[in-house]
Amino acid sequence: MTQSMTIAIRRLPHGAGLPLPAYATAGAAGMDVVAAEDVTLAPGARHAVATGFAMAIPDGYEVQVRPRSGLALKHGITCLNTPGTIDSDYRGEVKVILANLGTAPFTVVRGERIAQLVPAPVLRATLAQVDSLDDTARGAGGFGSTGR
Ligand SMILES: O=c1ccn([C@H]2C[C@H](O)[C@@H](COP(=O)(O)OP(=O)(O)OP(=O)(O)O)O2)c(=O)[nH]1
Ligand SMILES: [Mg+2]
Repeated sequence: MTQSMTIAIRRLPHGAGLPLPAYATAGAAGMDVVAAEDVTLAPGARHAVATGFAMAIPDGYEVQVRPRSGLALKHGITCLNTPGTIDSDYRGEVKVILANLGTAPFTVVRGERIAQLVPAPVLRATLAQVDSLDDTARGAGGFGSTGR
C-alpha cells in the first residue's frame, strides 16, 4: 500500500504556465520536474536549472532530487549532487543542478522534464561521543577490503 503525504507548493512568477511536478504513471516513485528556463550545457558544464516553484515540506520529511535515467543514459545528463536534498525549512526556489557528463552540448528547453522529486522521511540522530567503539569482524576494513 503506497503511503501519501501533502506538500505545499507555490508557483513563482517565472514558472507561470508550466506544469507542477507530477507522477508520469500510476506506480512512479518520483514526480517529474520541468525546467523553467532554456539552457545549453557544454560537455563538463553544470548549471542550477530554475524550476519556477518553491515548497514547504512538512517537518520530519525531505524531498530528494534525483536524475532521470533516460537523460543520463542517452545524453550523459545527471544531477551533480544526486540525490539533491530539499530541506523542510527551505522556502526558496527549488533548483536542479544538472551536469553534462556526455561528449556533446545538451540544450534543456523550458518545459522539458529534467529530474524527479522523491519525498522521504527524515530520521535525525543524536551523537553520543565515546572513547572506544565495539569490535567487529570488518573492523576498519573498507573501500574494497572484501575483494573486487
Ligand atoms: O538539488 C538541490 C539541492 C538543494 N537545493 C536547495 C534546497 C536545500 O534545502 C538547500 C540547501 O541544500 P544543501 O544543504 O544540499 O546545500 P548546502 O551547500 O549545504 O547549502 P546550505 O548551506 O544552504 O545548507 O538548497 C535545491 O534547490 N536543489
Ligand atoms: Mg546544507
